[in-house]
Amino acid sequence: MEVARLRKVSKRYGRREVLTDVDLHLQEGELLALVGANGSGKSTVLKLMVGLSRPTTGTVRRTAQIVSYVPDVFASHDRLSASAYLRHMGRIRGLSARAARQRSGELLDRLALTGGADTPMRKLSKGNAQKVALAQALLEPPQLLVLDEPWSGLDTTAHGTLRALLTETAREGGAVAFTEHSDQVVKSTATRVCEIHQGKLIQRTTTTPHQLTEIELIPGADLDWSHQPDVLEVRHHDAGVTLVLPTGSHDAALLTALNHGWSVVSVRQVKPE
Ligand SMILES: Nc1ncnc2c1ncn2[C@@H]1O[C@H](COP(=O)(O)OP(=O)(O)OP(=O)(O)O)[C@@H](O)[C@H]1O
Repeated sequence: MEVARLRKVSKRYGRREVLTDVDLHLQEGELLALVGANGSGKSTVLKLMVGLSRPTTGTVRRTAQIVSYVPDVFASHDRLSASAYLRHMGRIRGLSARAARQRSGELLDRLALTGGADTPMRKLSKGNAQKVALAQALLEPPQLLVLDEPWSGLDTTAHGTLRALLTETAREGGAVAFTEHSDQVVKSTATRVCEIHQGKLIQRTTTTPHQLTEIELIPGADLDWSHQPDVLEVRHHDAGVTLVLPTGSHDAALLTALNHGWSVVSVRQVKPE
């Protein structure tokens, strides 16, 4: 079922037309990635989709009742702690105090909030504030979940968790739309990709997210995997490190590991979630 539709939407800021005749629909269970150059109008499409901005011409129709939006920057000057803020947002969304506490605790654990759920939010780093914004959006399963560059600022450990949370939302019947600059992240998450170019929306073919491979390694020489090409996720554990990469890109990572004296414990394909 369709949850949102933009029909012949144009958007002007002053004299400048940013979007021209954009037609876009979003279905339950979809993970739509919007890509395009800086300033091409991706955030504008997301804001139109959730009703934070109005089209200059054309129409936006939304049938989703539960809509969540995660902006690109979640600057909180709040004295409230993350846990108090999430409980409060949960109550606004109609959850009982107990359910709100339980769900927000679960989400913050999964996203591995560091810096303390009980510290005032204004003291949280950008990445941790982003985790609180994501938890807020997922307090109740959204029917439409819209996220503006949600991976930016997140540590590589949280990358995989975010991908899993978005996939779960889609599997439960929600529609997800997000913007992202990394081609690898788009390929490993989206089921459909649209590009905005010179104000026009170009539909790309439907894709299935790339197969992923996990490599478990025992450390050798000093190496920061989060800066290696194609590495989507780095998980540190007592015995070593687990990397997640798109299948096909993992040979280069294995070579880098061996060249740096790391030992390979296992290489396995991640089962589709
Ligand atoms: N409120 C506004 N008033 C005036 N111009 C705006 C406003 N919001 C966005 N713009 C302009 O519209 C264009 C598209 O902006 P938008 O933020 O949608 O792009 P984007 O594709 O999300 O960019 P990025 O990848 O850098 O986040 C830009 O030129 C921007 O300067």
